[in-house]
Amino acid sequence: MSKKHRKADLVMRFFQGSKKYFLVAVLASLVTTGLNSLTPQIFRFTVDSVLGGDKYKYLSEHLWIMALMLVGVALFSGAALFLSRAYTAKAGENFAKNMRDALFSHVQRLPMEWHDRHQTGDIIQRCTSDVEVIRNFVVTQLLEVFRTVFLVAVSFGMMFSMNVKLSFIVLCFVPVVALYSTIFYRLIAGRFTTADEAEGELSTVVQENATGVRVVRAFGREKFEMERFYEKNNAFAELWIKLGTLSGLYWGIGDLITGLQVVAVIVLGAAEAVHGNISVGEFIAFASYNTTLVWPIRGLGRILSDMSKAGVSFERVDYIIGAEEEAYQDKKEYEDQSRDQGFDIGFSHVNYGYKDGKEVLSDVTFSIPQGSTLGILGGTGSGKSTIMQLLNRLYELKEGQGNITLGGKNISEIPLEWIRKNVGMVLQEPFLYSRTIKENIAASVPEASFEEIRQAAKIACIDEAIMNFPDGYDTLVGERGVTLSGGQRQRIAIARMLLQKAPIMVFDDSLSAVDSQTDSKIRKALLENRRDATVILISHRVTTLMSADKIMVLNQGSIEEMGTHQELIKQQGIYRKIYDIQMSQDDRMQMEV
Ligand SMILES: Nc1ncnc2c1ncn2[C@@H]1O[C@H](COP(=O)(O)OP(=O)(O)OP(=O)(O)O)[C@@H](O)[C@H]1O
Repeated sequence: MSKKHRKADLVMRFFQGSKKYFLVAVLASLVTTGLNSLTPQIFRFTVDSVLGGDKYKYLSEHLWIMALMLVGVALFSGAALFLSRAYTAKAGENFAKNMRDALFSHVQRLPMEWHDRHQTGDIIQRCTSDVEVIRNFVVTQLLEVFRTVFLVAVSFGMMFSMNVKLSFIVLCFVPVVALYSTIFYRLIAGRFTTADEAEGELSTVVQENATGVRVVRAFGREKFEMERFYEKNNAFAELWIKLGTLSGLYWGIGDLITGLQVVAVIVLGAAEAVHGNISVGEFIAFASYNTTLVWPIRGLGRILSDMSKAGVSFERVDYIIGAEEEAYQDKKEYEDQSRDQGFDIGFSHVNYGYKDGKEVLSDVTFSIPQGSTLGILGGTGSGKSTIMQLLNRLYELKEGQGNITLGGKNISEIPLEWIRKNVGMVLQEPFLYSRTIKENIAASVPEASFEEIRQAAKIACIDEAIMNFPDGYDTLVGERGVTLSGGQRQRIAIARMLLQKAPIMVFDDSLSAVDSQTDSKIRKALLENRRDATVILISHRVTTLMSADKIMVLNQGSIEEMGTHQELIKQQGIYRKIYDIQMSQDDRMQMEV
């Protein structure tokens, strides 16, 4: 589908459920415009009936008819205006709501690689400010486009019916104003894009500083961050000042052109009236149509500039909506086929590099039989987390990068939803929502009973700490609630994963912030409650891994050693070295007891 068609489709999608409201709003607005354009005619006949002798004798004796018509026009036009405003608001809000819903659900399904390439502040700005710009255009300006076209047509119809010469003079001004507005539209469109991008950068700085406030304070980077913000803020303000100056210029020159238009009509109209080519009533009505036309035509510039702003914002929204989502595969269908396949994991000749192309994993081949435990040891940046992110399909292997199997089936053929339900992960830096502890643990299984939630917390050795919080499991986490330690956050994340009861459980360095004793307590509880699950433990601590069925040692993306704890100790390789460094004499004695 071409870009143009896709955009038209998108507009229609956002208008879903509000097309009828918009239609009523347009019709009501046209009725108001039509009725209002009768008013100058009523004035015309009133004036001419007062000055015009016998021709309008009846009217001059019954001026109340004109008064009644004016009241009638005001009444009906007011009612239609009300309808048009109310229905535009309905249509506009519904449009914006559809847009926000579409953006939010789309962002949820965009691949990690996409998120890596985009700044959070910019995404937030596209989902809020840009939506607002479009909403404003739909609510205030879109209707204006229809109204202006109708008004110009009706007014010119009336003017031509009264005096052709004068009408041509007014008509001459229309292309001048239209051309002038178009040039302005082109000039300003690019600048709005730059201004929007600058706003995105500004939001990113604010967002980074709000989330990273501890780091900023701890490293005394306030001054640096303030300067960074001043710089971005100055650039942003300057862009808007330039835009303001440009707008000022537009309105100033526009005023001059329309002023000339009004003067031309008054001077030539007066001359026509003196020569008897137009009656006084017609002249007044003509001048009135001319003045009525001035603003919508002048406003054309504003509509166009708002349209350009909305167009730019729509491009930015479309940029997100147009990005390709993670592949959807039918989970239900897969579940039916895969019932007895089991959960053996296999990595075969996996080579992987992120977007920068640098190889992070090279020729990684290993297997984990269902129900066993694999420990992964490796220095920072050796690729441990990458292996797990590939298993969970947070990042996808491409052609020629090897393959990963689950239950003998290539994971690229397994629906993402199925994988993420069955591969439970506790990430290195767990994310907790600003909700209650209970809700945080139950995030993976919202229907879980309180007893189940508590049982998971007990295995993760966090139940006691939670019970000591003022509201127990109902304590809020985050800014408005309790501030948790790194170890507490990790254990809540472990409880969340345990509740998921996934057949594959991955702990990505998720015991790093708890002391060795708690680490060993959690592992013991885990072993007792693991069911038949396959467990993958990633850690820098040998003690965390030594009881695993198999331990894999990674070094700069390659498997350096693989075996049981005893086998690796005998090999006298990296594992043995790390073991020797980490285990003090006391620890060893304790382990041997
Ligand atoms: N999203 C990403 N985009 C680009 N490069 C990445 C990304 N994530 C990780 N890397 C790079 O890949 C390499 C391996 O990272 P990975 O997180 O897998 O290591 P790790 O062994 O888990 O390290 P650590 O123990 O410090 O967590 C690193 O060089 C890292 O900079």
